Amino acid sequence: MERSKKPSAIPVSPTIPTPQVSISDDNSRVTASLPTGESVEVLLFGATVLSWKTAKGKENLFVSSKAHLDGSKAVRGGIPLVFPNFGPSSNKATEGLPQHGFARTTKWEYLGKSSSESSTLPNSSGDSSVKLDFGLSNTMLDKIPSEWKNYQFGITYSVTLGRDDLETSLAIRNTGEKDFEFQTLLHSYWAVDNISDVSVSGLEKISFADKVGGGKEEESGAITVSSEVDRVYHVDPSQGIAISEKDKPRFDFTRDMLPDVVVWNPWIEKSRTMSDLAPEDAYKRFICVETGSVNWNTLEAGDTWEGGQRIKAL
Ligand SMILES: O=P(O)(O)OC[C@H]1O[C@@H](O)[C@H](O)[C@@H](O)[C@@H]1O
Repeated sequence: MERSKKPSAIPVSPTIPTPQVSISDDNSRVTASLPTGESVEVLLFGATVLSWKTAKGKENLFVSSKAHLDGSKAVRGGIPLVFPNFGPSSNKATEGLPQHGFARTTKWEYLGKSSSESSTLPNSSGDSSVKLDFGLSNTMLDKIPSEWKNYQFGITYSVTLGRDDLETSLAIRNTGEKDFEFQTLLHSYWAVDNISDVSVSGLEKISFADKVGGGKEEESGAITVSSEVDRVYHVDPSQGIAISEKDKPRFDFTRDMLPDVVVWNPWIEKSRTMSDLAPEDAYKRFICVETGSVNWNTLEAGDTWEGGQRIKAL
């Protein structure tokens, strides 16, 4: 007998595309992409972000063609992490530490991913961001530098890929019983077409420590590069910073708890002394705008310090 009221079929909701995350077979890299095409790639050695591409495939980060990606040396390019010291070992707290610390030369652990809630709007292209977490603790260091034998720490580094932006943030915990001091920087190599067309704004009229000429200087206009530049600025995190090329905005920076900014380009002579920087005119293809904390932070036992940056690719 025909039923007058047949139960109607339960509609199957269309499959909403989600971000894809994959780990390389040799467990050396984690790659994530959004359904809209943006992607990010992180090398576990140093938790170094190696690539960040827009939906159209444009690469936002510079990596040297001679960069060591096998764990034998810090990566020349991408976003290496500077911790717990910036520059060479210079005082008791940094005794025995390599230039820019050990975070960029230690293999980190991939802790997992999370993504933002899927949109239910019609024509949505799925989740709009994916966060990858990486961890480093003192127990993972191959060789613990002398002073650091007394300290214990746990760091979570989060890399969040959005539709037009990338967030990289650090949570550094002192898990031991002794206070320690640290500096940290997101030593980012931003890809540009030609350094001669680049300007960095937001740092005008702010005095900087000049690592090339020495002393303290100040400039009235946006920074342009026509010789070696190596400067450390202390500037309130609420101050926006931008990189432009041919006067067109290219990258926009938002900083959280990161009061220092290093601007670096080695130019011609210094490039020639760097065996892992290639091709020969590589200095034309990047500018390092590194946000962080160059002033020493004291992290008391049990405390956590957090800071990060969000970069919008324009
Ligand atoms: O060659 P490294 O150790 O990666 O350092 C590169 C540059 O890093 C910058 O952050 C420093 O301000 C420069 O002085 C330094 O030369």
